[in-house]
Amino acid sequence: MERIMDHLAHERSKAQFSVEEMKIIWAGSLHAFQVSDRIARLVASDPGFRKDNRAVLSRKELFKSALRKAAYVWKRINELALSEEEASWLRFYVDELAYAYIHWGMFVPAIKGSATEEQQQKWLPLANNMQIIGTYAQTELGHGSNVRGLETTATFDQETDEFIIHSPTLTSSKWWPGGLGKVATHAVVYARLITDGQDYGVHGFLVQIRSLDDHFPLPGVTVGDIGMKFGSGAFNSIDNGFLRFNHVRIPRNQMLMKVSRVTRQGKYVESNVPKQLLYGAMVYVRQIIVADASIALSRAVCIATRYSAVRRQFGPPHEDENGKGVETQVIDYKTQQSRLFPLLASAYAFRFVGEWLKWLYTDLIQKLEANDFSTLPEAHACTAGLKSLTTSAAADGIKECWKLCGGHGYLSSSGLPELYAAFVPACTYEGDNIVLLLQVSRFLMKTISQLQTGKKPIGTTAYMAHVEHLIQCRCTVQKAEDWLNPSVILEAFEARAIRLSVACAENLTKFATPLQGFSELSPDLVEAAVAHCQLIVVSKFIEKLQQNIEGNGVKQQLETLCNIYCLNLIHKHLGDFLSTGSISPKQASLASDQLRSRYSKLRSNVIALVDAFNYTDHFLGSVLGRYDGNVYPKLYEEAWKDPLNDSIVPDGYHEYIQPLLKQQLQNARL
Ligand SMILES: CC/C=C\C/C=C\C/C=C\C/C=C\C/C=C\CCCC(=O)SCCNC(=O)CCNC(=O)[C@H](O)C(C)(C)COP(=O)(O)OP(=O)(O)OC[C@H]1O[C@@H](n2cnc3c(N)ncnc32)[C@H](O)[C@@H]1OP(=O)(O)O
Ligand SMILES: Cc1cc2nc3c(=O)[nH]c(=O)nc-3n(C[C@H](O)[C@H](O)[C@H](O)COP(=O)(O)OP(=O)(O)OC[C@H]3O[C@@H](n4cnc5c(N)ncnc54)[C@H](O)[C@@H]3O)c2cc1C
Repeated sequence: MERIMDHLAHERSKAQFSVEEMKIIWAGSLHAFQVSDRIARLVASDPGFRKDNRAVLSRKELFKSALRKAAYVWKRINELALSEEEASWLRFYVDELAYAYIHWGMFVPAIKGSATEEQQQKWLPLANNMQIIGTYAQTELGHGSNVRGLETTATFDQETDEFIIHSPTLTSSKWWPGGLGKVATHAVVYARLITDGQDYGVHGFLVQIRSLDDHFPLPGVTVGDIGMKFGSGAFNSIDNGFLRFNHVRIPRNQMLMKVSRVTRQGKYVESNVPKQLLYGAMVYVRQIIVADASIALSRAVCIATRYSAVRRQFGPPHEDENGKGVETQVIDYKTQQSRLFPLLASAYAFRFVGEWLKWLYTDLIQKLEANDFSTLPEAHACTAGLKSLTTSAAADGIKECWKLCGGHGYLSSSGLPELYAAFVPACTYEGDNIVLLLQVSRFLMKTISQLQTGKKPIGTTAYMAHVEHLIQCRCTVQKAEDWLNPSVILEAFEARAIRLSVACAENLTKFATPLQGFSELSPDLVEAAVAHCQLIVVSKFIEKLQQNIEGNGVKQQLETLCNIYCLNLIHKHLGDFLSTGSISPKQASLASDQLRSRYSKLRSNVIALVDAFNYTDHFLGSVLGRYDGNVYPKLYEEAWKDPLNDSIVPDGYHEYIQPLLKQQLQNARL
């Protein structure tokens, strides 16, 4: 048997901590690690889940392959009698975007969040058993961010006890819902509720759109796919669709009636729950997307880190561990480190803030069940803000990882182009990132205005209670080591965040109306929101380090990563920190010194730190990121697999190359 050479073994031997213990920290618990590890291996070893040919498939082949895999996933879930947790891991590791993401990720949560108990009892078993396949049809051709501006109507007909769902204009066509174009049989459709001639705004309705017998659209329904999207593979395996209704009738009890209902007599009745609960599915998915951002970024970082240790360029000649003369590993260039290591630190930071956000969401759900709605505004602000912050940083980070791999990063076989194409729309879907930051700033301005009324800020805004101190405090750093003190870091971030917010609040008073002020100051408000969200990530990382972290050397590595995450943010947003007086130019320079020294400290551990993500080669899908580092032979092997190399002389030679060459030859002879 051929011995598998581990080209990264020397790197692994340098690690100063227990990788196995770090894997548990990354997974969240020993249990989570064990389940995810088992399912990852199960997927990787099953040829039915092969995905290395995706880039060369046509749209139709890709779509069909995604359908096949989704059906196979369902079959395996049932055959193996997987629990809900195991089934989620299986879908995750299969790593193929298909209708199931929207069905499980949005359709089912929308029913759970907005339907009455009775409605749930009817629809959830159907959805859970895949007897119906659902999509989430909110966005329209003319309206995405502005949900209140949706045009689709749901008009109550008292005579027949039905709602009539209608698309009155082209711009009211539903546009984008995943799984809608070719697959979904049902949709949660967001439409303006009209009863007794009055428009009560946007509500959710459960609408069947295709026949369960022959899959044809039902009468009055026009539906199709919106077309190819950015990048090969990626989102093209999913059928984002359009949908138009021509007076389609549904029974009254298919309005999702948890938040409000319409009686048999056509009377609109509000319940005691806030109307924002209608947007509950968005809060749920935004929280999941934060976890997804740490995964997408960590995948890219894993690839770029392993490849940077394999790749060698220039440098003073030195010997490798076998005494052979070699060039410098690119990972030893300080520029490479200063681009890569903060991304590694961000992947860990987002993982931990994602864990915390999951807790916050679970806590919210428990409170909502007890009719306590007090934490809803904060949960909305945190999910919106952190979704925005982490997806923007992860999308930029994936792109940077691709550049960190030089030319080979641009090859499909690096896995990075598809990862980028699949992830970058997360900056837009589930709320455009700027629009979401404006929601956060609205929440911050409200919190600041309430300080004057004596209302005590709680949760992630608790720091605002110390506004008087934070507005005038001076950073105490005198030497580079002082930047390793978590309370110093925290105070600098709190001071920057509150000073930006307070400046916005003061400037807003200079405008004739709040609306005008919000519009004029929106770029500043976005910066204040970013500062607040970065503070949340920083504080959750620091809190994580205060927990009981076991494992040889694990805590020290996390401390170094936390320092890098925070100091790099200071470096990147120096303008904010200096202009608000949160730190001085001398302290900024000391922060940079400390950051450089942290890179050196991290260097020997980085391969082990990406190993701790515990990604299989199947999941990574990258020749550059292979666990064994055996990059070059495999790149060569992959190149041979390209369909262009199926024949020695390419198709088209006889039509287009040979005549051209002959013509030129003849011309030369004349
Ligand atoms: C097996 C797989 C399982 C799961 C996988 C799931 C996910 C996996 C991860 C990745 C996903 C991969 C694939 C899926 C891909 C794509 C899915 C994408 C789906 C979509 O995109 S669905 C469409 C999403 N659309 C949006 O997000 C629209 C954004 N716009 C809005 O949210 C709103 O319109 C608005 C908030 C921007 C403005 O609304 P408004 O004008 O009505 O509101 P106001 O600004 O006036 O605010 C009123 C009031 O309400 C508060 N508020 C607003 N939103 C919420 C909310 N969501 N929750 C709670 N409260 C909210 C706001 O703060 C105001 O409060 P105030 O007190 O009056 O100030
Ligand atoms: C891959 C993908 C999958 C999707 N899946 C679904 C789905 O399953 N179901 C569904 O219903 N929808 C889905 N969507 C739609 C998605 O939710 C919307 O695209 C998203 O909400 C943004 O809305 P928009 O496209 O209208 O952008 P717009 O709001 O038109 O944004 C355009 C620009 O205007 C700016 N802008 C907009 N409003 C403001 C403002 N108030 N202040 C300042 N700037 C502003 C934005 O920042 C952006 O730069 C999907 C989208 C994508 C890309």
